Amino acid sequence: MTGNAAPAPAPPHVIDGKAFAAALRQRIADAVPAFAEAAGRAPGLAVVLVGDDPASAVYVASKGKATRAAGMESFEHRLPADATQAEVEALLAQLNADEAVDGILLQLPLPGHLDEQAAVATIDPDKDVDGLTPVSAGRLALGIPGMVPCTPYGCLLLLQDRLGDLSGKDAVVIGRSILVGKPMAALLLGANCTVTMAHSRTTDLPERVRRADIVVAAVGRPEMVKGEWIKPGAVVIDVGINRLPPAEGAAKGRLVGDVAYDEAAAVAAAITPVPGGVGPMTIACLLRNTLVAAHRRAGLADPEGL
Ligand SMILES: Nc1nc(=O)c2c([nH]1)NC[C@@H]1CN(c3ccc(C(=O)N[C@@H](CCC(=O)O)C(=O)O)cc3)C=[N+]21
Repeated sequence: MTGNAAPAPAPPHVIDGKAFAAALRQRIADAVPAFAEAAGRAPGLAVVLVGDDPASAVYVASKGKATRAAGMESFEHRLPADATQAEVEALLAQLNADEAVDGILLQLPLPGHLDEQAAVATIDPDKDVDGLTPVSAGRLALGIPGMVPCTPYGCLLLLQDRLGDLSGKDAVVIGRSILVGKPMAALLLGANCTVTMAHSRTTDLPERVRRADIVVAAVGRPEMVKGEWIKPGAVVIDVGINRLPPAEGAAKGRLVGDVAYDEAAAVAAAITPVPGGVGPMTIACLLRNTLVAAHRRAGLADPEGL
């Protein structure tokens, strides 16, 4: 971008997650004063970072900034890389008991000596804004209200914005992670799609993708999904954020998704770019979940239009 010109609008087949997320964040910020008035306090989000992985530190900083920009309280907690399981769980217990904290996010991955699942399971499900506790996963599977993981929820919002009602659509989810693939499949099923969950042992992946109206790629393999796999007119959601090795003389490699973007964009009706697609939706949905958790904890009806 040069000069002071506004950024050019994205071409119509590009799903502008950054703009959609900015609008969602604005609606959240607009809803915060009414909550604060009714509850006598701002919604609060606690983020816990264990260790000093630089990429995680960057995400935590941007989450804190977005939280404050929405008029919410941000509580940032850091534990050293050699923290014990008991220390992590003691901090989570303290945040569970803290009335000012509506949402708790334990930044993943944790250092290898810690048991992630066990730590996550100690988070109060009512404060589980990441939707990762067994209770939240169970509620999602059963179709009862709860906290839905931020990235798949953001993908669902983008899909519904493009396609409206998703009933009867054929969807393929590539990747079966706890953070994205599994909850994504549950959300699409809840929206009445016919869902195929593909993974590393799936046979005939290109043929399965070729039948899909909706493709969600969340495998963490750079540009793995090829343009010739995509059915003309399909909607492609690329959850991957992969950094390629730097070119000769460059400090940093290019960011790419799990989809070969240029090829797929030539065939798809719509596609999310990387960056600027799903990533910004994740943070907006984290704020949305925090505001929803705050309302429920205060005995207020869910905020509308979020
Ligand atoms: N418990 C937990 N919950 C998470 O949700 C979680 C986590 N742990 N650990 C790390 C991953 C990563 N993550 C991202 C959030 C936003 C962008 C994002 O906004 N990306 C921008 C910028 C990309 C860039 O320039 O690096 C984009 O895609 O346009 C990316 C990645 C949340 N995570």
